[in-house]
Amino acid sequence: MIEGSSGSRFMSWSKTLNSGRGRRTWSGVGSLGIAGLAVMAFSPMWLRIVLALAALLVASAIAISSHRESLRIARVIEEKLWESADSESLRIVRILRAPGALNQHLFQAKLFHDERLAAEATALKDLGKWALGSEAIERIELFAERRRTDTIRIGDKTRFVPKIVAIERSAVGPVALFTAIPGATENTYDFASDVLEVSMRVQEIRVEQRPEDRANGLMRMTFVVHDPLQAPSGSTFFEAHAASTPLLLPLAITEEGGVYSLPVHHTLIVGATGSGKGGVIQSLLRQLAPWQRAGQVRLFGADPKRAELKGFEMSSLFDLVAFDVGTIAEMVESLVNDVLRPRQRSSGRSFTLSSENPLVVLVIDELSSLAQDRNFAKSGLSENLNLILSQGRSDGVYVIAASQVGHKEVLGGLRQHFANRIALRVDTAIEVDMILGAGALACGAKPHEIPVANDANSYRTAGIAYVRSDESPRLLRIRFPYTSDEDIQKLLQADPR
Ligand SMILES: Nc1ncnc2c1ncn2[C@@H]1O[C@H](COP(=O)(O)OP(=O)(O)OP(=O)(O)O)[C@@H](O)[C@H]1O
Repeated sequence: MIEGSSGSRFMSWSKTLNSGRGRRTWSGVGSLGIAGLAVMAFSPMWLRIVLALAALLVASAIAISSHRESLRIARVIEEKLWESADSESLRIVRILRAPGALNQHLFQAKLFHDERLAAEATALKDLGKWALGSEAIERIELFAERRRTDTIRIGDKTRFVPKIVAIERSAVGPVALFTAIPGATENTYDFASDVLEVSMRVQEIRVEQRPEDRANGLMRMTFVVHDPLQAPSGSTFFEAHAASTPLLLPLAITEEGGVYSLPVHHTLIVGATGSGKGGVIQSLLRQLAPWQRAGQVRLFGADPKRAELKGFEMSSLFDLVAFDVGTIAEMVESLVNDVLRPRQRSSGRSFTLSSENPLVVLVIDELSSLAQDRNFAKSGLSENLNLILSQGRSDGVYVIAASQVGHKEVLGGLRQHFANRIALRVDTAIEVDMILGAGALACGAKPHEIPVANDANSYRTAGIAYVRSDESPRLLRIRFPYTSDEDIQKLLQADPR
């Protein structure tokens, strides 16, 4: 944290500057000026000219020396700042030196007479100024002032400036915690982050307000400088993180270096072709398999394209895997009549997991293709699926569905029931909020910007996803482990039918 270690030093330098030598110099200059004016009033013209030239020379000398003095002070501050900062903080100091981008922002603000943009630009400029040696004097004054208040006066206007409260490390790069402009949301900084991203040559800038920050009026700006999401191998990951309950499945790594566990609820996985949906389904099955063998989970599969679940026909991991829409419709209807309804009649209480009352999970690959089938509504599938989605949760009947698209037109009202939403690479920005929920794009979810994974880049970006759950609305960027063909074969052959 920079401020904690260097803040008091800034204050004491500020005091030095505002008192002592500085003030004495200026009061000396003032007295000299008055005396000079008095002499000039009673002198002949030639002497007045000589005196005026001499005064000009003295004033220039003073200006030059005070400029040198400010540069010297700037250097000292810079050195002190750098001494007290760790390497991550130094990065941010460098990053904040982006006057080009900030000026551009200011220029736009002026051009469009946009007050909000102007306030934002000032705020950002100040962020940069904080680390700019060449504006040391102003910076010290601002800094000193900011310690008392979050506003500064420029001319006759009061401006709100962000106070950098702390600079923290994160696995992806430095994070600046700063006081937010009153009423600001993550969107307020959209434009600025886009501009800054380019000019600072960082991979990404994320602005986020966590619930704990909101209470303190803080925002955090993360400067993503490296991506820690290297895909772990499936076998290593799942050996190290076996699920200790079927209700919470460790499935992926987070960019903070942790493990992401999916709370089992209705789950929607959306990703364009080749984004890694198959890997996510395999990972889920891997974690659920031991619980299925222990009788705590029953699995049903629907795979209209005969893709990810095809091999499981020959495995007893699933009670049933159906492929054509007619059979899928019958299977889902019987889930409603034989599982959901009886549970609703008998329980009345909330669902408790047991061998008599196992978790029932319907895995659907290619939900979009199912929903677009002309028999989707006619066969009763649409209605029964909606029933499970809207009522199954309290009775332990869940749907985990993968889809290539997340458009409303395709998934219709089904989308709203999914408590967990996972977005792998998608084709369009418009899908982001549709999949992850309102405001996800503004909060920095960029599944549409994940580069296509292919042979040429060794599938470096397959399995990267953003996830959001109703239980924990914080948006996470995660990466699923790599599931090899051998892993899939092992799973397929482990439970022959
Ligand atoms: N987490 C991962 N790490 C590395 N490679 C991965 C990962 N997940 C998937 N891949 C690789 O990316 C490729 C595409 O993955 P996958 O088939 O799961 O995508 P998909 O979204 O299901 O595609 P489609 O919709 O076309 O079936 C595969 O070669 C797979 O091995």
